[in-house]
Amino acid sequence: MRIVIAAVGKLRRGAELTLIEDYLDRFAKAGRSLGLPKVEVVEVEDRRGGGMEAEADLLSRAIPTGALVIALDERGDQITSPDVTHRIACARDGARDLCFIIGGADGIAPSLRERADLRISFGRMVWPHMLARVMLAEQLYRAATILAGGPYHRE
Ligand SMILES: C[S@@+](CC[C@H](N)C(=O)[O-])C[C@H]1O[C@@H](n2cnc3c(N)ncnc32)[C@H](O)[C@@H]1O
Repeated sequence: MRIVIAAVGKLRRGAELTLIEDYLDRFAKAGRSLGLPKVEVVEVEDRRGGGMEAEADLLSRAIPTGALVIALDERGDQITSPDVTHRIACARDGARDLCFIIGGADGIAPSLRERADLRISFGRMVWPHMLARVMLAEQLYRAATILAGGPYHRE
């Protein structure tokens, strides 16, 4: 199984990258005994001004064949942390790759959004893509702690 975050934009050193690395590192440590792989981050950038469609093309190339594709989108479903955890566990148990997609300033092109198996929202407000990436990394770590039965997640 692979877990990929395919995201538009290259993060420079700074607070967001520090947080993402920290959460993904914690996920890797917690996930080791749970049969979860390290998360791979694939950053894409269209330097030719091709807009969302060009970005969608680059993002599509980062999606492993047959992966369950989850697009992050403010118009998507608002699901719970245990729900995300369940989907990650199902993918793991079915030996299926997982790919999370995060768009750029204009969002994810409708063609790719529709292709996703699931669209999830962190609320109806729009967040900068790098903060969406931080929140996703935290949710992955949270999911690992839920699967491990740890005290981090409380309802
Ligand atoms: C600046 S936002 C783009 C907003 C753009 N107006 C749109 O139509 O999607 C950049 C990316 O961050 C992620 N994002 C931002 N807000 C989000 C939210 N509330 N829930 C889930 N993902 C979000 C999405 O992947 C989005 O494509």
